Amino acid sequence: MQETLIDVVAAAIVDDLDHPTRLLAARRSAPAALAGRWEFPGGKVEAGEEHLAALRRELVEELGVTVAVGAELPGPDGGAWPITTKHRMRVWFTRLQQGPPEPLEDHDELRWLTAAELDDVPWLDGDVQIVAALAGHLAPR
Ligand SMILES: Nc1nc2c([nH]c(=O)n2[C@H]2C[C@H](O)[C@@H](COP(=O)(O)OP(=O)(O)OP(=O)(O)O)O2)c(=O)[nH]1
Repeated sequence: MQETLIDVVAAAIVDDLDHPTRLLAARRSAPAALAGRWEFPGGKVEAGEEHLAALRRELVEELGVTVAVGAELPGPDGGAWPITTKHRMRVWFTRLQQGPPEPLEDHDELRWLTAAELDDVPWLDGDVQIVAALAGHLAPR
């Protein structure tokens, strides 16, 4: 039986939507199994919620920011990325509108990474494929 996957939305927050050179990565502080690993800020879509509304809600809750949303970084599953056996995630490029980003909830550190620095942090397993795809979109500095 095919189980329904839980929808997660996340932001690839970059310095400039037209000419991105840096990505904002966030280090998870919870749950214990994921703490210390790095990810794209975001979270689960709630029942009846639109994906981009969920993305904006999560970014306010987690980082205290509002964003301008750009193009989607489409994954192989109808646009979504298979990130765990239970979750699939859609990812949009965004840039900060009102900030500054702070690790308010679920994270304990934020870092801006250049293309050359993307592999410097231990990403969640499911994010490694996404980071690889994203690397091609970041211009060298
Ligand atoms: N937000 C986010 N979650 C990810 C990423 N990669 C990845 O495997 N995940 C997983 C971790 C979790 O199992 C799941 C998303 O859960 P979450 O804990 O971020 O969602 P949430 O904020 O809505 O959580 P909660 O309300 O249940 O506490 O997706 C990623 O880059 N960003």
